[in-house]
Amino acid sequence: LALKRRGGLTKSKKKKKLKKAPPPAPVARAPRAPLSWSLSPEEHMAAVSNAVASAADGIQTALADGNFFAKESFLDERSVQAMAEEARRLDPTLVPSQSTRYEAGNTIAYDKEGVRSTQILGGNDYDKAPRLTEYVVSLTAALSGVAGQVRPLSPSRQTNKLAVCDAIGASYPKHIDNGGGDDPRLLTAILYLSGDVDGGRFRSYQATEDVVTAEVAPAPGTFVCFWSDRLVHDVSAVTRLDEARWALTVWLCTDDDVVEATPDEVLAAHWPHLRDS
Ligand SMILES: O=C(O)CCC(=O)C(=O)O
Ligand SMILES: [Fe+2]
Repeated sequence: LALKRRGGLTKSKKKKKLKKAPPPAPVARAPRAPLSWSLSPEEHMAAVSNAVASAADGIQTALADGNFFAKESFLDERSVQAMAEEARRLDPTLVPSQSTRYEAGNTIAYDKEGVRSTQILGGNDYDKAPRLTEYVVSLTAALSGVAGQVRPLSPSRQTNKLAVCDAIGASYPKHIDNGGGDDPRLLTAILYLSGDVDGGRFRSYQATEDVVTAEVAPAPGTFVCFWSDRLVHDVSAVTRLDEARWALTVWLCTDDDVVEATPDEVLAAHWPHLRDS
């Protein structure tokens, strides 16, 4: 917005000057336009819908089998770059991301080391992140149609998180996104936007054994989705950080507000101390 205003002011000043006496204009290099300006909302939203449509069979198969779906270069590179650029512009507004741990029967919230986040709200905030907002809306509409054939999903209800890991050692402890109850999140969809790291890998676990089943490197453009109330996962510690790791997670929601609680055998395998407390 600030850039637009500045551009606008410069233009009108030039016009006024030109009317009086045209000075010999020095050849100024045009400022590099943000990438998102070269990509229209329509093009971007179509790219998101098309990405989901192209992956529909794979997504449905993986979700029906209780697996996660992952695809590199899921979304058009121009879209990913425009989103990454907007994300980096929001960096100063991100706040420390919280996690919880269980100690002596109590849930304790703590700041995750090296992880900060914010939510893409749209509405009055649309101009702060237009391509990110359009992605969230378009992805929710398209993905709810595809994944909703396996378990019902709202076509528009979502919540989301734009997160950056920008410190060596940053990680996410093992968890299930939704432990059940009145949390309506049913499907987790993650798009990695930018980053150059070692570690920081998304890892899935067997439901009833403390065993890693697969890993995904957070390469820009890679997309992952899974049931929020079923998949046990974590993020391994970042061990090399040449460029911060940016991810946008969208959680698609149910309409009926009831999500299954984590089964006892899953708790027993991964968090035995939780059952005892
Ligand atoms: O960034 C990732 O790879 C996963 C993050 C995650 O598990 C979460 O935010 O719940
Ligand atoms: Fe998660």
